[in-house]
Amino acid sequence: VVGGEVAQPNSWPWQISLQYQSGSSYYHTCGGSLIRRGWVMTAAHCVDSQRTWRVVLGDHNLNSNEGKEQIMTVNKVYIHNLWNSNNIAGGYDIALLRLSTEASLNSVVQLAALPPSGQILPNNNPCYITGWGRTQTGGSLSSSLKQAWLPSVDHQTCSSSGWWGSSVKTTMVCAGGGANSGCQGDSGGPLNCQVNGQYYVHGVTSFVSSSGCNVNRRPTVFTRVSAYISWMNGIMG
Ligand SMILES: CC(C)C[C@H](NC(=O)[C@H](CCCC[NH3+])NC(=O)C(F)(F)F)C(=O)Nc1ccc(C(C)C)cc1
Repeated sequence: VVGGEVAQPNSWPWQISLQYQSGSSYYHTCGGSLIRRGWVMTAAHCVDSQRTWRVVLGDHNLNSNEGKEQIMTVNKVYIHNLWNSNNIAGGYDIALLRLSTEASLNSVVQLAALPPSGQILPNNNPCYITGWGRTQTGGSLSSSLKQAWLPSVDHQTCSSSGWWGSSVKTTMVCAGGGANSGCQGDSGGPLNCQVNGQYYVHGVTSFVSSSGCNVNRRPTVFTRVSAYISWMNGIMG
């Protein structure tokens, strides 16, 4: 996350860290959201390589053991069948992870609330992006979870010339476009948007400009969660 601030610990209790094994260590690579006790929603581009994954719930500082973390291995990865790793602009950048054990819900581990199927946010809806991703273009990951104010940008604006043009589809959500943005390592994490006083996960962090994370008029682009509710229900049962 570029801009914003370190979040109040565990104030986004559905945020997870997706990590891959290398040697005897695990490394943060993406974010995700806990949507059922045994299921995590993330981005397809995070998991389209053959790796050993694990999910950490209830974390704040990735580099210290605060004793509230729950670490789960991943039983199965379900990537949207229409995802094309050579065409992130095509959309379908969404995947579900079946966890090996069900999470224990408590004050630091909670389920994300998902929007109703088909719901479209108005322009400038209050939203926050959260993640442990880079804090500057080309910078390093954040050790502590960050949040940044990132109001939604409607499709008409986001897909106009000078903005993202036709790279953005109606199955995506745009947010930001100024000094704040997502960045590498935030992929797969939530765009948390306030609707009627409650936060819902409306986006799965998908891409930023290849010329940098916080580029003016290149809002961070998210998979629109409300477009995939029936796909997810079909898989989770
Ligand atoms: C060094 C970074 C900044 C490069 C930048 N990376 C990204 O945007 C990666 C997703 C890349 C998946 C590639 N398999 N996502 C992120 O960094 C995220 F913002 F989500 F955290 C990118 O490739 N962006 C990109 C690439 C192609 C397009 C076409 C749609 C024009 C748009 C953006």
